[in-house]
Amino acid sequence: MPRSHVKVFVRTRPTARPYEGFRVHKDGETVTVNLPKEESSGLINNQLESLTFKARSALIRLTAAFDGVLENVSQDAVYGAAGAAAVDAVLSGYNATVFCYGQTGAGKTFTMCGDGRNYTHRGVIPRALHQIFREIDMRPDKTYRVAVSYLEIHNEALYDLLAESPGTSSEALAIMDEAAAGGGCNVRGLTQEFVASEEEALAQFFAGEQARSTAPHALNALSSRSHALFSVALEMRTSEDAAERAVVCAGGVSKLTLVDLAGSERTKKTNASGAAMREAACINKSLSFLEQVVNALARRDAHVPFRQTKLTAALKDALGGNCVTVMVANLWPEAVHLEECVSTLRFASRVRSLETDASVNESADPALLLRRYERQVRELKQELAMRDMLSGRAHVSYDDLSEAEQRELRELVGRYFAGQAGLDELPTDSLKRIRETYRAMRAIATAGGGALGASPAAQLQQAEGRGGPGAGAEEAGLVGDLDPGSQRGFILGSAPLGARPPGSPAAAATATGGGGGGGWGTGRRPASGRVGGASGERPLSVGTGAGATADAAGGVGQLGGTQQLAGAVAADAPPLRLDFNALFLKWKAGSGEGRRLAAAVRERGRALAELKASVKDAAARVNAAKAAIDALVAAGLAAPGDEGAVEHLRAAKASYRAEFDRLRELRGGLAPATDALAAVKAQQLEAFEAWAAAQGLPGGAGGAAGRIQAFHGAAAAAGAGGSDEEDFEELDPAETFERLQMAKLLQTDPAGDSSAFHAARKRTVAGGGAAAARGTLKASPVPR
Ligand SMILES: Nc1ncnc2c1ncn2[C@@H]1O[C@H](COP(=O)(O)OP(=O)(O)OP(=O)(O)O)[C@@H](O)[C@H]1O
Repeated sequence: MPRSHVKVFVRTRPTARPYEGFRVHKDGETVTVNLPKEESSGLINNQLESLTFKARSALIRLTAAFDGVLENVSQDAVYGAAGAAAVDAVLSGYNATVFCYGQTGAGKTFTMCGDGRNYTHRGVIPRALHQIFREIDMRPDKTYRVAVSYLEIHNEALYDLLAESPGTSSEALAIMDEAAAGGGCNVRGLTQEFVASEEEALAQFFAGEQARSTAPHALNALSSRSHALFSVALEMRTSEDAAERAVVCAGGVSKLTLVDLAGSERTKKTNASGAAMREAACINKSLSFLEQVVNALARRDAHVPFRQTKLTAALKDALGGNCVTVMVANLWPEAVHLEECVSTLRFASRVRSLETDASVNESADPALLLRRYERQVRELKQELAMRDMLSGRAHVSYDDLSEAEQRELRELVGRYFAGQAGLDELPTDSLKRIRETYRAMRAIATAGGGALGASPAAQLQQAEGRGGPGAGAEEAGLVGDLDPGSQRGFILGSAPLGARPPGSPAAAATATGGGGGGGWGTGRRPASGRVGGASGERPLSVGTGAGATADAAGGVGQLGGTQQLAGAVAADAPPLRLDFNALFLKWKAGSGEGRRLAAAVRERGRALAELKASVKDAAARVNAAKAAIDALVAAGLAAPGDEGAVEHLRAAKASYRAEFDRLRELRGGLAPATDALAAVKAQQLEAFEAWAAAQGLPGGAGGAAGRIQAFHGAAAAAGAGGSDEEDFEELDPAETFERLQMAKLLQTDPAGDSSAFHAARKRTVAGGGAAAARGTLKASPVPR
């Protein structure tokens, strides 16, 4: 997600005495407040670009635009405008924060938490939990872990609302800014409850609500005396590569933070005194620090005082960090609250000018990264093997050399130095083997010739028997000696001063006239000719063409030769191509392992196809049950008071739930069935490769080439050979349809949606008295 403006919505509390000077424009995004001139004194802030004030005769007109003005709208509509997109962002791996701001009694808690006793009036938090778990259910191809936490900031102290004793401020709680480590703001020591369902998550939320600090005052019978931050941490992995990819950030996971701020209050209006007065002072102070932070951010100040108060430290990401942020400005549009309305609108305008920088949280887990890199290495090796096969090169292994292969290579180099093996016998087909050759040469050269009974120089001279013009240097700096300067390797010789890059006339002249070609130049800066075919400052390349022998121009060690390693193919070697598709089909149709594995693939494919068909049927039955409920509801409305109809409706709802549970259960089996099929397919490929290698086919079935050709080829050639895959691959559109159906159904489900809400309420409030979210009684709200 690109750098984005923070979205701001204004929500007005319904009132019997609306202020007549408050008007929402037709665009649904702009508000105008007309203020009597005398009342507006001190309100005008000329620095505020997004609020325009126009003086009329007796009025000041104030206009401001937002992302939406929600006047007289349902909780559902508020969530649709201000909550759903933030939750979507979190499900896609971003952090998001939704916070409510406004004066006391303006409806912040109603917006964020809702009325716990009334399902229709549930707020953003329960709706977000519903959306999260509904989406999780809809994405069987992904694995999720969800954890919730609930932090309260009361009188500048931190409280863990999900702790066993939530009324006790814990010294262990601390807001940590982990931005430097790639994370965000986290609260160390805060309880994180892992939840597996909407009901469990809601039970935690209700339990935390019970522990929140509230008190009555003149403007609100249930006024929140604290700021409350409910967080949902979400870790997502995709099943197809669940082992190696997780969308998580260094601090944990992508996070949704839902904030119900305490309201600013004029104590003369709330009649606060004693503890309530102190609370009000604390609340107002922290809100004024919040305003300072927002102002500093809006001005792009170098220093932003986030650490002045716990609230701003906790909201740092939401205000300017890695976060998708939504603010709901709650207004109480009555004449008596005009001043508060204007100051809320002013603050909201400032917030709207802020920018955050949201980016997907990806894993920084070293183990996961390692698996990803291993996969990339595997794929690159397959890519190389594919190129080799397509260019007709013989099979090249890009794996590390085994001990036996290293030993064999050392012996070969020894024989080469002893003059018993030619240069063309030294390997030139892969960098790994070339490097290993160098290493073996260095080992011999630095071993003092013990093995061969001669000094390194003598061995080298012997090896260079055919000697180039640079041969015979007795000075320091022989080829094969450790370079005393760099310690990085042995000396290959230096290019003559007049050397030119290949292609230049001088280089061509040198190349043809240098004599000797091939073999290792051993001297340093010979008077004339070239050293090992040196031709300027080009990097080392290796001659690998057919017939590239020690005697041919451009032998091993040639500097600046024209042949490139990757494309080193003899010009006259015909490209070797095998029809792996045909081979694969033949192998599957034959006897033995090929046949057995093909049958296994077919069987698991069929099982998956059957499962998908069952899911489709189950979805159809759920839809039918839903249609039956709709019909009964419509009939009930037409004939109210019909006891028989009520009974039918109850039965229809029960059947709907049963069908729905069955559908959910079936869908749960899809991921394992898909994995099982993928596993047997992988096994089949490995076996095919091994078989092809055993047949001595060039390229051992071509590594990736074999895989890719065989797999895609088999599907393409299905008409002839019978594909194992076509039966179930074709079901994808049906699956898509079924998913859409389920999404639609879950959105409109009248019977199922509220069950988690009511069950969680029962568990915590009705059933547990002071909340029993985890099966243990939590402490009652503690007066503070
Ligand atoms: N949109 C609304 N529709 C119906 N009732 C509302 C609405 N907004 C607020 N209320 C009611 O107004 C009262 C005060 O609301 P609420 O407690 O949410 O205010 P608040 O801003 O959170 O106040 P405080 O800062 O004191 O906690 C509650 O009884 C609430 O039910």
